[in-house]
Amino acid sequence: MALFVDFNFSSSTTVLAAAVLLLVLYLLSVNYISKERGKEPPGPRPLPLLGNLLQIDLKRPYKTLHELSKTYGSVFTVYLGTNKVVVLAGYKAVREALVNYAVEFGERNVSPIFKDLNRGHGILFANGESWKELRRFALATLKDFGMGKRLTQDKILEECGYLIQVIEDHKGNAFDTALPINYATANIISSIVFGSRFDYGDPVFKNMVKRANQTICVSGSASVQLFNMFPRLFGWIKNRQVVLKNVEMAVRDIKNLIKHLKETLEPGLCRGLVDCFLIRKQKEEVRLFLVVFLTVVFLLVLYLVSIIFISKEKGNEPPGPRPLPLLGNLLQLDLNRPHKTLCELSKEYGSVFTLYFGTNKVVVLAGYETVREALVNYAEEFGERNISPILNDINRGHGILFANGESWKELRRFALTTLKDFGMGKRLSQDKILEECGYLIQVIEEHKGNAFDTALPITYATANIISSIVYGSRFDYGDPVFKNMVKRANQTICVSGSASVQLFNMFPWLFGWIKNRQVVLKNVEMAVTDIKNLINHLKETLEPGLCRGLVDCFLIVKQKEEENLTFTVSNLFAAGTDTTAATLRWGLLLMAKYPHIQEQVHEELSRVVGSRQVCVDDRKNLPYTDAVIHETQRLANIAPMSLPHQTSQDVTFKGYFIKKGTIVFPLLTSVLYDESEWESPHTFNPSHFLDKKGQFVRRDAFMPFSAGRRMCLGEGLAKMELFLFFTSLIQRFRFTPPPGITEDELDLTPAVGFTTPPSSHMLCAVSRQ
Ligand code: HEM
Repeated sequence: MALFVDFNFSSSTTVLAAAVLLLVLYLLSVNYISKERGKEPPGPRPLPLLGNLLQIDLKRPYKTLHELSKTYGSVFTVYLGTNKVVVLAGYKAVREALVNYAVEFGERNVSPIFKDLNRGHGILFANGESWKELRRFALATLKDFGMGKRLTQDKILEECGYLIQVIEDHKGNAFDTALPINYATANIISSIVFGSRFDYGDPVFKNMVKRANQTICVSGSASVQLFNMFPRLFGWIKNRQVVLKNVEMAVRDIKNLIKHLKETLEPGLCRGLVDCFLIRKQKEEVRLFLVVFLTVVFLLVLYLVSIIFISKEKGNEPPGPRPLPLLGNLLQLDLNRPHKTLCELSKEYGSVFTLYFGTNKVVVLAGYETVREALVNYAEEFGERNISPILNDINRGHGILFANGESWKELRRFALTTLKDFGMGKRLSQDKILEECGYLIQVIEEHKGNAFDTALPITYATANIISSIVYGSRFDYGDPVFKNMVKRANQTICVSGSASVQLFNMFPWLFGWIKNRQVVLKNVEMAVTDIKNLINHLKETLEPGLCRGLVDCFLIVKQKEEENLTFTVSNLFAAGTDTTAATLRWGLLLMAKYPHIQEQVHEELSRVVGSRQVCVDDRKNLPYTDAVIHETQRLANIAPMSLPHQTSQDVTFKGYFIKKGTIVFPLLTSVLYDESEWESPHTFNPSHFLDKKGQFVRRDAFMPFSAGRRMCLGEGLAKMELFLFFTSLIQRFRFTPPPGITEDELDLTPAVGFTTPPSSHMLCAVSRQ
C-alpha cells in the first residue's frame, strides 16, 4: 500500500470510487478463486490484486517458495499479484514434470520484462516453431564448434592463461573475483559466437559484460516483478527503463559486430556461430533465388515451346486466338458461360477453330452445317467421348455417358433396345408418364394457385419416369432415398460445370483438392451405394421370366458386370432427369412470360383433345403445341456445348488437320441459334416450326439432342415426356408470374453450370377447372 501514498487523490469521490473498485475486485477474486480451488494445486490464500505478494520475500523468492513447499507439498499454487503460478518443488516432482511431462511443461512463460528483452525472438524467451528451429541450429553449431571437443577445450585453456595473468597482477592482494571471472566466461561464449575473444580492456566488451550483468540483476528486482504483475500500471519504473536502454545498446553493439563479420565473411570458412548463421541465410537466399530463377526459365521454355509448337502446327490446324503458356486462352473465356465466348470467337475464327483451355487443346465446331457434317458424315472420327478428369471421377470408365470402346458400344446398344422394349415411343411409357402426371398435378394443386418453385416437383416427376423404366417402379415424392438421389444428381451436374472444376480439369495434379471436386466424389460414392442397394433388392426378388425394368433385363443377361450396371443406371438417371425437367420448366416459364402463346396452346388443346387425357397420338393434330415445345427446346439450349467429344483418329476436316485424341466441342448453341438457319434466333418464336398453313415443320438445325454416334439415347423418351407433361399441365392450369411481378420482369437468364436450366424462379399455377 506504500506505493499509493505518493498519489494525490484530488477528491473524496475518487477515494470512494477506488475503494469500491477494490471491494468489487476482492469479491470477484474470492468468488473466482473459491470456484477453482477444488481442481487446482493447494496454496496459501491470496489477497485480491496482491495475491501472495506480502508472504513472499521478493528479493529471494526461491527461499519463501521453498518454505511454502513444506506446508503445501511438492506442487502448489501461489499468486504473484494476479498472476497464478504453480511451483514444482523437490527432485521427484521437478524431474517428473520436466522429463515425463516434457511437452506439457515445456513452454517458456514470457513475462512482460522478458518480452522487453527479446521481443519474441531468439531462444531464451521464445516459443513455437521459430524457437524450435533456432534451438536446433544453436545446438548443432555449438557441437560443430567443439562443445565438449578439443576446439572448445583449447579456447578455454587459452582463456585460463589470460585469467591467471590478471589474477597474478594482484600479487596476492585482495581483489573482487567478479569482473575477471565474468570476462573469462564471456570470452568463451564470444569466441564461439563471434569467432574471436576480446581483450579484457576493450571498452565495447567491458560494456557488453556490464550491461548483461546489470540486466540480469535488475530483471529480478522487486520493482520489475511488480511490472511483470501489472505491466499496464508499472511500465514507467526505473529498472524497466534500465533494461530497455541496455537492450537497445546491446542490440546496437551486436549488430555492429555482426556487420563486421558480414563484411569479412568467407563462404568456405565458419569462424563462429554468427558466420554459420549468415552462411545458412545466404544459402537459403541462393536457394530461393534458384527456385524463382528456374520457375522463370521453365515458364520461358514453356512459352517458347508453345510458340514453336503452335507455329509448327499452325500451317494446317484450325486457327484460333494465340494462347498464353500454361493459361492457354483462359483469360479470354467467360468460365461461367464458356459457350457464349465460343460463339463470339467463331465469328472471328470461323466454324472450326482451336482454343486452349489451360494446356488442353480443344477444337470447337460451330454452326449447323459444320456440326452436322462432323458428327454425321465423320461420325467415327468425331465419335469418341473425351473423358476429362472430373468425368473420370464420376464414371471411372464404366457406363455409357463417359466411356468409350467396346464396353460403351455394348452398353449403349443394350440400353437403347431395353428402353425401346420398355416402350420408348410406345404405350407402356405413355401410361407411366400419364400416371406420373397425375401425381405431379396433385402436388401442384396443393399450392392452390399460390406461387411455388417449379424445380422440385418437376424434377421428381421426370426422375420417376426414368426410375420406373430402370427399376420397374416409381418412388414416393417424400421417400428420403429418392429425394437424396435427385438432389445429388442435380448438385453433381451443377458443380461439374463450375469454374473451379474447369480449373481441375485443366490442371488435375494441381487442383485435386478443390471443394467442388470433393463434393462430386462424395456424391458419386453415395449414389453408388444407393443404386447398389436398389439393385440388390431387385436381385433378391428377381423372377427369371419377368423383366420389371432395365435392371432386371441386365441381371438376366449379364450377371457379373455389376459396376457397368451401376454406372449405366446412374447415367440414365443423371442424363434423363435434369435435362428433361429443365426443359419442361423453361416451357412453363415461357408460357407465363408469353400468355398469348399459352392461350393459343390451351385453345388448340381444348379444340382437339377437349377435357379427356392427352395421348401421344394427339401430337400430329396439335401442330401449334408441338411447335411451342420444339421452340422451347431450341431456346432453352439445355446442353450448349453438348458433351465433350474427341477424335478417334487423325482427321482432315474442312481442310484442317486435327490430331487423334484432340478434344472437340460441338457447339450446339451455335446450331440452335444459327443466324443462317433461324429467322429470329434469339427470340421465342414458335413459327420457326410452322409453315404458312400452320402445320408443324421439322427443322434440320433443331439439334438439342446432338447428332451422330454419341447422340442422346433418350431422345424418344424425352420427347414423349415433354409432350405429355406439358400438354397435361397446360390443359389443367394457367401459369402466371407470382403476384407483383409482371411478365416482362420474368427473368430468362439461365443458371450457371454444365447444363442451362432457368434461374431459380416461382410461378403460380391457376386451376382452369
Ligand atoms: C430434353 C432432354 C434431353 C436433352 C436435351 C438431352 C441432350 C443430350 C445431349 C446433348 C447429349 C450429348 C450428345 C453428344 O455427346 O453429342 C446426350 C447424351 C446422352 N443422353 Fe440425353 N438428353 C435429354 C434427355 C435424356 C434422357 C431422358 C435420357 C435417358 C433415357 C438421356 C440419356 C442420355 C445418354 C445415356 C447420353 C450419352 C450417350 C453416349 O454417350 O453414347 N438423355 N443427351
